[in-house]
Amino acid sequence: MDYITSIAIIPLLVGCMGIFGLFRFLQWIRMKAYIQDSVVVITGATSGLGKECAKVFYTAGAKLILCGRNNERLEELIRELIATNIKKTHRPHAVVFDLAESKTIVPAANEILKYSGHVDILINNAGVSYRGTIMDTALEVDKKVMETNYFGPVALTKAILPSMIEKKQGHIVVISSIQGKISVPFRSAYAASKHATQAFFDCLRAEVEQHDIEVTVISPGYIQTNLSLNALTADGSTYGVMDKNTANGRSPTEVAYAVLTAVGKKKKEVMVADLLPCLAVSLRTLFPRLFFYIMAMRARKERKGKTS
Ligand SMILES: NC(=O)C1=CN([C@@H]2O[C@H](COP(=O)(O)OP(=O)(O)OC[C@H]3O[C@@H](n4cnc5c(N)ncnc54)[C@H](OP(=O)(O)O)[C@@H]3O)[C@@H](O)[C@H]2O)C=CC1
Ligand SMILES: CCCCCCCCCCCCCCCC(=O)OCC(=O)COP(=O)(O)O
Repeated sequence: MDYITSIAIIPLLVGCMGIFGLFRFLQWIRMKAYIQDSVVVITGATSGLGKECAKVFYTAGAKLILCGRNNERLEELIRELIATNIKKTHRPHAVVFDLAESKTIVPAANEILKYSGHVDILINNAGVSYRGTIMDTALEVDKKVMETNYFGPVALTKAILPSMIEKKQGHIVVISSIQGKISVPFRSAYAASKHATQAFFDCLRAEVEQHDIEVTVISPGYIQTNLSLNALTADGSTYGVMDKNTANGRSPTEVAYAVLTAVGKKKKEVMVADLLPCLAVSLRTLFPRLFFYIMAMRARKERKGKTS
């Protein structure tokens, strides 16, 4: 590179970096303004990803409505958030209901709307996983997983949506999973509930675009939470094991920041996962036969591991 070229390239590079930095800064300001003072409802706030989302959205200045089944744990989280002494925040509010009990959802949505007047961002995070073979699993278990992960979020979304449409503003977020895009053996009920979730919220996105309502589907890979400990098994009992994949997953704080960023940037969907699960999603689309073969091998290996 001659002297003339280098003196022309250096200011160009510095200029590009400056423009990029300015762009990122403006994006950050816009994200902050979007979250600050917004009414944000988070389901499943008592543990794992929901609890970490509560922390990051609280720090970003949101007016939180935290939902869960256990009032004591929600109040404990609220005390924990208030104790962080962050400036310009709002006292979070707890709403207790069970997503698997369909009759509790409309009253809960009414309680939320009565308290806050409206909802800016609804984060459908709560969920339960499952371990078992299709042959051994009681239909009641399939239904319970579906009620919690699919019908519950659908009912809550439908109950909140009219108020968003009236305001011509709102953002609906759902925490799906990589298993909303690919199915792995011995997760039938869970993968089915997450595939249904992906489909429903993709339809919703298209239908509510006319009302300026955003829909974000987040598909994480493994996260270090209690998901496997709380998973249901074939007979409906709790699995109670911390799986290796879960223990080695991403930190829930990291994933909660990814949720905040996706919401702030109004992303339509994001996968928050390592390279292998992302490649597996592409493999399922591009080379389905190879993907099915790998899954069958995986099932065979896992079955062998259990019997030996
Ligand atoms: N951990 C992982 O590897 C991954 C998780 N996800 C998804 O992330 C979301 C959060 O799960 P995660 O934090 O990992 O797991 P946790 O088990 O730690 O948290 C699940 C949350 O959902 C709540 N919940 C479960 N059942 C119900 C119900 N019937 N009614 C109301 N709330 C309920 C739980 O409440 P309670 O305390 O009362 O049980 C808890 O707050 C789920 O949708 C999950 O599918 C997606 C990909 C990977
Ligand atoms: C071009 C080469 C591609 C090679 C692809 C090989 C396929 C490897 C299979 C990978 C499977 C990844 C599964 C990921 C599952 C996942 O991340 O699930 C997240 C969850 O929801 C976890 O819930 P769980 O209850 O199952 O712990």
